[in-house]
Amino acid sequence: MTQAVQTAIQASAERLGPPVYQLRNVTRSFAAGRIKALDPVDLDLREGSFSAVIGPSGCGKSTLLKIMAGVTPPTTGSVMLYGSPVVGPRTEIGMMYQQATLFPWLTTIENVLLPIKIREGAAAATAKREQAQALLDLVGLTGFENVYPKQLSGGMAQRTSICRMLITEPQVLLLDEPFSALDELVRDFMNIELQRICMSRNATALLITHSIPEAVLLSDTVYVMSPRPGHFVEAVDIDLPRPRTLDMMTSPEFGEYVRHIRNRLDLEAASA
Ligand SMILES: Nc1ncnc2c1ncn2[C@@H]1O[C@H](COP(=O)(O)OP(=O)(O)OP(=O)(O)O)[C@@H](O)[C@H]1O
Repeated sequence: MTQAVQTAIQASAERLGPPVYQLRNVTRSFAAGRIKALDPVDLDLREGSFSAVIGPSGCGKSTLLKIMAGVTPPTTGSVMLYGSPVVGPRTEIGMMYQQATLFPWLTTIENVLLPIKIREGAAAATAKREQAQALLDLVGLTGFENVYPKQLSGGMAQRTSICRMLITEPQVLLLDEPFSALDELVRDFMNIELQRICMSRNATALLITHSIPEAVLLSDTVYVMSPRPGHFVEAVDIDLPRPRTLDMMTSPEFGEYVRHIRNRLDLEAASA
């Protein structure tokens, strides 16, 4: 990592709240070391911050997220969450993937309540039913609580999986391209919803995305990754006011951030 990148990461870490995640020298290899997925990665996420990681396909973004979630161990380096090492899944973390993985034999609201049922039992899940209903109302699924996943559109299923993530009240959201399968209008709506939820809960979020505008719209900092083995080549602070609105996407400043990140990605691809 260059000195400039290190300074930028440090500066963005200092702007916001207390530390949530601290990654130091995190690497990951596969196939007995023959596939190097991640080069040393350092990352500090502060409370209430929204960050995005963007980079070419196969550069190690999902691997990084899985390491942070405690699903995959790093080959070297350390991952600290709220000051203690991540050695497995943690209750503070909510994760969301590209495809909504709802259980077909459970209704919408039962799918939302499933993590509570697993963790705390059926009575606790019943006690949270009103809260689950409120979350479904929030994402526009009023009236769909008792239907089965096959009766939901892709966007509705993804909204259900957001509710399922939020019902556990995670302080940290790790999001692996959660809206990439949705059409653009629904995706824009979901992104604005996501911002509102994060701001209202002071949640700390890290989003993996292939969309530069989406990264700029949502983030305080966008981390640009090199091709595999991935490492951060630039941390771009997005100095736009909050709450962000879709209208801002047409502003010259927004366009400038998008251009800058695109150029940086092109440069990395050309030198790979
Ligand atoms: N379990 C595994 N075994 C072997 N190689 C793996 C494994 N998981 C990931 N890889 C390799 O590590 C590299 C990084 O994969 P990863 O899924 O993290 O990339 P990504 O940036 O998320 O890609 P995309 O943007 O296409 O989703 C890839 O070359 C991939 O083939």
